[in-house]
Amino acid sequence: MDNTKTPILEVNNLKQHFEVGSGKKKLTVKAVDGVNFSIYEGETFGLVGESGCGKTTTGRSIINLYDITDGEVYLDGVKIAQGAKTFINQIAEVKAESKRKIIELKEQVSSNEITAEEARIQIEEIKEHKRETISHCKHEIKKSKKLNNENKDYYDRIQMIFQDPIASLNPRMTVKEIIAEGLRINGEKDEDVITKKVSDILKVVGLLPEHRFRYPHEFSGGQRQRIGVARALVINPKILIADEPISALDVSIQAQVINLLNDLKEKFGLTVLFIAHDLSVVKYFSDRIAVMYFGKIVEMADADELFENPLHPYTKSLLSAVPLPDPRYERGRKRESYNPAIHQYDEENQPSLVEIKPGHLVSASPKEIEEFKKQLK
Ligand SMILES: Nc1ncnc2c1ncn2[C@@H]1O[C@H](COP(=O)(O)OP(=O)(O)OP(=O)(O)O)[C@@H](O)[C@H]1O
Repeated sequence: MDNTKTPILEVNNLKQHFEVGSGKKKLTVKAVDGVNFSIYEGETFGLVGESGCGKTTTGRSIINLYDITDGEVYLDGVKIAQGAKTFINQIAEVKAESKRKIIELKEQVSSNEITAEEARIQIEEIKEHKRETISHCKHEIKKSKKLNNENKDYYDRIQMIFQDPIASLNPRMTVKEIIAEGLRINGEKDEDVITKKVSDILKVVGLLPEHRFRYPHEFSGGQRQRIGVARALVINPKILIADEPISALDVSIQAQVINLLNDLKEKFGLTVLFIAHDLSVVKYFSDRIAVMYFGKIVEMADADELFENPLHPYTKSLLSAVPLPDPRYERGRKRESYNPAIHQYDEENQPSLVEIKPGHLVSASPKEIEEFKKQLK
């Protein structure tokens, strides 16, 4: 992958925390907790991890379904979302720091270390710094909220297809109305144009123009997913986020939907973020793969590299679950379980995502970096 290009999508330190419960039972679920990745034009980027690791929340945060807690999202180099948490924290920090420094200065005056005049000048500077920081942070917090509304055009360029084609299609709307919704939101009023676009896109996804009069329940699971794909593509997005698009489908239908997505990717020059819990699904479909565990990316590499040189024990555990079409291998295949305690992380030995070789990143503590380097083939 040519990393000198500008990424089409850049996700920077993305955090999405949810407050759940109330009172003493209130707790913060860190569904996504500091995720970084870039996707380049025309690339298919696989995001993999077990249920609950935050894959869906990552996708939903990118398409602006939530106000992100922290971090930034860039589309074609333009910031389309930013979280306010850093700025909220900065305000609290600057307030606490000013208070602490002023108390310190007053103590120095009492003990005659500095004069009252010297203290007054320094206190004035501290207060000025506090005012400036708070004003900047308040501006950024306002901008975070505004960005989400301002960038509607950008969000049209990213569309998502969902895991469950039954739940994601309104049962009371005809196929035409479902697919036309995005066109209407974008201001298209001409019924003939709408009908033509809906009919054309139905053909593109392998359905028939006359299917537009029907309701979702009249279709099979695979066909419903095709309707979901048509709805996403009708407004010409550049990026498609496919959130486990085949996991709710019969095995016999899965390959058809994967092939359809592959064809459409070529035809429309799409960039795809493909979310799945199963590495075998993304293997043949992705250029690069990121493995996610509990809200963080633990390994990221070209698809072939990840399969040849998996380093993180969690990636290895996911790989051990991938079946191979070799009966001898299958008879001996053992599912490796992952126990996060094996890392023995402590205060001095904390992990971060490091580039262990060009394009191959792994979450590793300083001790693990050496071990992983030895393991590399
Ligand atoms: N709106 C929400 N409010 C509170 N917690 C949430 C919310 N959405 C997701 N979560 C929690 O965040 C974590 C990540 O969920 P997410 O759906 O992103 O995971 P996932 O990897 O996509 O799982 P799956 O494969 O089952 O869809 C889970 O613990 C989930 O319960």
